[in-house]
Amino acid sequence: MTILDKIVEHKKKEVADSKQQRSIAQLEASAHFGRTPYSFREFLLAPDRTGIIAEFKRRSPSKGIINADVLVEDVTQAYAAAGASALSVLTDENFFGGNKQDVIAARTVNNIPILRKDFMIDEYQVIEAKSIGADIILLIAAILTPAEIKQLAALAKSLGLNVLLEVHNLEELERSIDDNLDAIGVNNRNLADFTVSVENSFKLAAHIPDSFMKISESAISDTEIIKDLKQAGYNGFLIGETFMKQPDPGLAMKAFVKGL
Ligand SMILES: O=C(O)c1ccccc1NCC(=O)[C@H](O)[C@H](O)COP(=O)(O)O
Repeated sequence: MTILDKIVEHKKKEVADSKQQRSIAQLEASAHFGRTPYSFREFLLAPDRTGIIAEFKRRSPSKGIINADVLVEDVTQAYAAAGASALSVLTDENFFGGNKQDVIAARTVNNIPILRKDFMIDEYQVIEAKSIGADIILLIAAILTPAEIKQLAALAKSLGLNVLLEVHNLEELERSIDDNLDAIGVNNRNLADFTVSVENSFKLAAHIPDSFMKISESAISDTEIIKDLKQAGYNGFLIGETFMKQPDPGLAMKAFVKGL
């Protein structure tokens, strides 16, 4: 069983528990549910922003604890001030140490798009994402069928949410393309064995239709990589560990963007 299989198995139980705790009607009655989500495209392509989607990530299956000493409000506000185009906030508790309250907290103090970073397998989670104030959801091709991607993306769009599809190889990309996606993210991390290679983004760039925003995800550790990725057509750069492993992740991002 791969780590991804374990995450999905656990997620099924978690979603079943959440459904018991809060009905869809309760989610729809939440304060954030009625807000209009920010346009991911508008923020990502804004010339005065960096294209960086800065991630709040306490721990991960590949690295263990990354940073357990910082507050989500402080870090996400500092990311936004340093020029982040969007924020990514992990809501998976069991494997990443995140939670839904982190998105609610980040939403309260920020005015840029927030990606609810989780393993989406059920329509309930899409509605929940809207109810906690997220603007973007992530669909991971490796854990969803094309029909599931279509269904979850259509629901997200009907709620005004933006959709980021994550792929790791050409086969996932070709089988998962759907009109309701806004952006395609190429993960440089192989989720089966945790090896990383930014080459993966360069390899797949030309295969992503221009109608989608192109995002490179994971293992981005210096600004020269970003310059090369931009040349290859990428608009967005999802960065977690490079910032989060520093005692002050916001300050780390501020220093990093000076090199862009
Ligand atoms: O990061 C992991 O170890 C991981 C393991 C299993 C599934 C997903 C995982 N990561 C999720 C991500 O996509 C990254 O958090 C994100 O792309 C940022 O990556 P990085 O900049 O390398 O922290």
